[in-house]
Amino acid sequence: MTARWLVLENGEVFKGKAIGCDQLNSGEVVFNTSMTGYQEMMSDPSYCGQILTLTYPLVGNYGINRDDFESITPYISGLIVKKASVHPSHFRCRFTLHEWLKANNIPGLMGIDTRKLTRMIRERGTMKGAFCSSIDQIDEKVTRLQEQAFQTNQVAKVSTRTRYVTPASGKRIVLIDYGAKKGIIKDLNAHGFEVIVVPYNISSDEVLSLSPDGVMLSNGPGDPEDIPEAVETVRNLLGQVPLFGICLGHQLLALAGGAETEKMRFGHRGGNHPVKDLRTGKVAITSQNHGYTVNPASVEQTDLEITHINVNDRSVEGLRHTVVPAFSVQYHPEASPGPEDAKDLFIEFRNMVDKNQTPASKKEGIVHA
Ligand SMILES: NC(=O)CC[C@H](N)C(=O)O
Repeated sequence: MTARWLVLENGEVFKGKAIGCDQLNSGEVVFNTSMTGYQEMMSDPSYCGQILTLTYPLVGNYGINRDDFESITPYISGLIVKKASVHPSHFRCRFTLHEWLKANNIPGLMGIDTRKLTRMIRERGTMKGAFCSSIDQIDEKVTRLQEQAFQTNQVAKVSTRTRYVTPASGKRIVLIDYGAKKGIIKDLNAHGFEVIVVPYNISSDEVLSLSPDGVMLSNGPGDPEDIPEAVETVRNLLGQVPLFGICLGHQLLALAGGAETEKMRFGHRGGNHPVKDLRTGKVAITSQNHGYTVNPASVEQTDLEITHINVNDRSVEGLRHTVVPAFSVQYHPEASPGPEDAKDLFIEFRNMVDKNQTPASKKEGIVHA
């Protein structure tokens, strides 16, 4: 196997072995502590522009299957693992990790001390990093990393360009796709909703012309402040139709409601983040993947209310609008991968949609996707 290096902007270097394709990408190096679900993580569009480090030491042991992708195209800039399984074993397995990375033009690195890298990121915060194929390239790469900025405007890259429908016989949800995971669409369908998926830069008038009974604001990559046009759309939709935001969708609802967001030091990425519902005191173990958060002090002067907090660091994990039907969570009720403690939020959304009597919910409309 060929040698490959990971270089960080602070000059730290990790030597390992190359997996996946030969392209030497750079990106924001982040870590996820989930013990399983690597296929879903690698295909979650929210990681666009990031090099994903998995802290679980053995990755790829059940291979890659046809069913568990969160999007058709994967957007990670790279993958870092301690050990990549060469002989996966599972009845659904179609490819090895290496084969799939190569086929999708994703470079990977294996054989480094992922715990050391993770500790470094926890202390220093997420950093820019790049792969190198020779030790001679390192100094030049470090300089280049220091000069370059983190990637921006990833949503435009991952959002659908055309509208499409996933049918069901119940009420109609328009899902604004900022980089939506398939799991969210699947769960909406499972709750009986017909789902119309639309591009991120849709206007509120266009959304309302589809006669939605509710609007889902999806997850997605990057900084919510990169897409002011999306914030504007959400602001105009408030009070017109019930809203449910997940992750980036939650951050956009916060901005639309007048609160602020900020970058976290190293974010929350994993499958065991405890979240407390402040209304019931109940704690849910949740799946998370975010690097930005809502500033709690900024919520005070708005019509929003904090409904959930993270038990580990008390960061904002859920919001509700106190005047109009709208709520959001920073974590992933659809799991994919991860614990399913928070699945009831889809029922909460359905109840909200059923109770709501906005003009939009009374309109009938036929949609030609
Ligand atoms: N999963 C997401 O939607 C992530 C939201 C946002 N890009 C963040 O990193 O905070």
